[in-house]
Amino acid sequence: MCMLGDPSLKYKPYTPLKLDNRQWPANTITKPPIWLSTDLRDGNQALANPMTIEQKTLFFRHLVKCGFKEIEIAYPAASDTDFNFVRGLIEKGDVPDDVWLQVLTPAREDLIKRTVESVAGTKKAIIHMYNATCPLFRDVVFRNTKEETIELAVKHTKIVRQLTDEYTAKYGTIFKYEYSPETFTQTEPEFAVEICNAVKAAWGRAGPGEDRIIFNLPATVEIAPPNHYADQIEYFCRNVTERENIIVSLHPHNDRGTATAAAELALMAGAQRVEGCIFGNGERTGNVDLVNLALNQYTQGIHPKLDFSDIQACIDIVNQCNEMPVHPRHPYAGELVFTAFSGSHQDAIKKSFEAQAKRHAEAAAKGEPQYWDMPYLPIDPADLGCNYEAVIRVNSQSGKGGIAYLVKQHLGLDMPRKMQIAFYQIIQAISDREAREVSVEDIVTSFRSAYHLGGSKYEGRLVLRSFKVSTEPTLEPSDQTPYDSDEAPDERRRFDGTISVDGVLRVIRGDGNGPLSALLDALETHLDIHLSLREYTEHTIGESQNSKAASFVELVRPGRDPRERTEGWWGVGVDPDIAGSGLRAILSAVNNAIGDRVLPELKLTVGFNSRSGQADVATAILNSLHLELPRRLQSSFFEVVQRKARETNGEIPYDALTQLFKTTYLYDTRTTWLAFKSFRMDHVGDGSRSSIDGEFLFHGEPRHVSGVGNGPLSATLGALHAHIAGTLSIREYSEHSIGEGADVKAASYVELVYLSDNQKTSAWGVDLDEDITVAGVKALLNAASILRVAAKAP
Ligand SMILES: CC(=O)SCCNC(=O)CCNC(=O)[C@H](O)C(C)(C)COP(=O)(O)OP(=O)(O)OC[C@H]1O[C@@H](n2cnc3c(N)ncnc32)[C@H](O)[C@@H]1OP(=O)(O)O
Ligand SMILES: CC(C)C(=O)C(=O)O
Repeated sequence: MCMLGDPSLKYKPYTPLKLDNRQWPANTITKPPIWLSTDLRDGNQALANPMTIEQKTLFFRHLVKCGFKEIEIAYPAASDTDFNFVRGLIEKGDVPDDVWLQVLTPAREDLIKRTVESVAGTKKAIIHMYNATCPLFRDVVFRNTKEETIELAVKHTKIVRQLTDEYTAKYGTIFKYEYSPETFTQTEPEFAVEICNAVKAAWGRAGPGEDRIIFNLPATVEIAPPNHYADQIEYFCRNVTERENIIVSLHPHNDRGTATAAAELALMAGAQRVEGCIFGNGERTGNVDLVNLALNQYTQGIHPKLDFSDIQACIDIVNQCNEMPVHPRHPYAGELVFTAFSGSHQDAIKKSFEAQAKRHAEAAAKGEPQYWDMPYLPIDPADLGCNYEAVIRVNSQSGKGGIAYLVKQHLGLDMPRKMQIAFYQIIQAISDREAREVSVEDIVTSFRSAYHLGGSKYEGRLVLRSFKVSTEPTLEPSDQTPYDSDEAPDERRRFDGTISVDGVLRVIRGDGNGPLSALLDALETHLDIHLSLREYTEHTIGESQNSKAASFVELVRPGRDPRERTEGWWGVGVDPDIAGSGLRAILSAVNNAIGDRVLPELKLTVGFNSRSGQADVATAILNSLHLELPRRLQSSFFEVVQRKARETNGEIPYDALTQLFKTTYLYDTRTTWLAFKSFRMDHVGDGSRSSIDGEFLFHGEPRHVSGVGNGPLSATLGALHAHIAGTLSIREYSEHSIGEGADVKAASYVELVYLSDNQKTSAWGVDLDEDITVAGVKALLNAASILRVAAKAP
């Protein structure tokens, strides 16, 4: 066993300080300290691969950008890299006027000389000298008495003073002096005071303001709880002489993981300055994390005078220079620190975002501050340049609230509570089955597929193509659905629409108290789908003219008490029009309810008491063949349909209807009584007349035909007249295009009147072709074929 049963036999506890009437616990921090970044020195010396000059330069510029005014840039006596880096910054003019360059040296004359030499010519420099002062170092490392330790510090302070005076005289540099009794926290408190007083005297020019000497009191190794450090700092501040001529600086390391707390308590105890590193790099467990400290102040409403508005840029630069990642749970900067996976956290965050939006709107209206008050998020990620993307992530520990939050964020849809539960079960099943985090993409895709939302990829079996909702007078009172409840009682709605059912367009009609119940009625009538509405809610998405309506419905089997806990099916619809969104939501839920169930063949009812009229038949042809029948053809075909429907109790299936149209008008039929094999149509005369010359097939027999007329159709009639008995004339002709671009075709409608043997008959012919003239000729020949015009003997 490695760990001892009794660790007191190996480790001594710290000795608490006898500090009477300690003040710091009652103090609060009200302003930021002076910050010193030692990333390029203490941070750098702790790296396996110390930074190159390029990395140091990049880091230095970033620190300046963040607002640091004091930066310890090197231990110049340590290496040529460090020395040259300092020289480079100064010689290239990379140091802003308001930034102090700090350099560290031990109390050794040769190294001090080299250190001061490194900053020659800069405007402002802090020479930082250290020697360890605690008993262990005195006894073991230096083998010095207390007096000799003081003498070492005093002697070398004087050397620093002499050299800096010379450099000021030569280059005009303003110097500050910083002295660190290294291992301060393990040094007897009265000895630390004694040596600092002696150093101050040796420096000889500590004064107020800019002349203050900096006493940096490092927790070189963190060996006690943070309150002990605060006690030590308060003791030092109380007992050091000329306190007003001193800046008390902290330099906490993080061996016990409490460097941040130690720094905060020590600031309460009177310190004015903090040395540390970005994200807490540094020897062993690191120096105190300056981002952590600064943002702790920020979240107390104190601006730290450091700017981490782009925390990701900071992370990237620190990664690049230190070649070390930031831990995902690192305060303020880790990848996961604004993320909640667990259901109850997500629920609270979602509710609080909604409540906060309202609170902020009210505060803004009153001109009051919009306070951040968010469970589990002590800082607004947006202040650090982050978005809310990662705030909620979903795994098996997540709940409906978090999932609903993501759906709202990414699709703008605010699901009703019961629907949240239904959708949660879908996501929970994925995360349980696959034992992994469910990404936002997974959630959005699952939502789209579950509710058939978001284009053809997610369509269900039933899709709304077009609709019209009209108002009908009420015939009799009927039950009200929730959506319809506040509608005028004396009006009913009629739904007329085209829906695609398993890819085939169908026209359906239904009546109800409102659009939704009218659609449900239509589905019941035409598709045998019996469902009723249990819940309906809607909201708008977006603002201004581009806003859309989102509707959510839950359908249940009818005939049950809607409050019963029976199975229900949810649906969602989004449409610029509120009625459209509700209707789409109904179809979305219907798709879920019908599953794979085989739907009955769709039929139009066209007999006595028919529900479908001439317009329905015309719409059915429009939907199936894209033909916009002229009005007279509509009524003509309606009669044909009615006659046919008599054979089938007034009902006619859609497919049969389309087939009936094709055979009646020889539409798209290859073998007709009269057809053409080939022809050529030309303009003649002044170009206003047409001539045709070609080969027509009469009962399959080719004959040469030619004729002239006012247009292509009359030229065709002229050509026919030479071969038939009786006369043909055109009563009506119309045409329109179908499709777009290269796929466009022309549809032609020709009604011919045939006079033969004093008998007058008429018929419509319909056809289509890429060429409009050909379409017209085909339609004409179809009509002539239907009329069975009599051919003369050749
Ligand atoms: C807590 C801190 O972070 S302090 C900063 C520590 N940072 C560094 O050490 C990084 C840069 N250091 C270096 O490059 C080298 O250590 C150098 C160039 C400074 C010195 O190198 P060397 O001359 O080879 O000595 P070495 O590294 O072995 O240092 C130990 C010597 O310095 C002495 N020493 C240590 N600290 C100090 C000090 N603050 N003042 C005076 N002498 C000191 C030791 O007593 C020892 O002396 P000795 O050789 O007579 O026994
Ligand atoms: C040089 C001193 C301040 C130091 O780095 C430490 O004690 O950790």
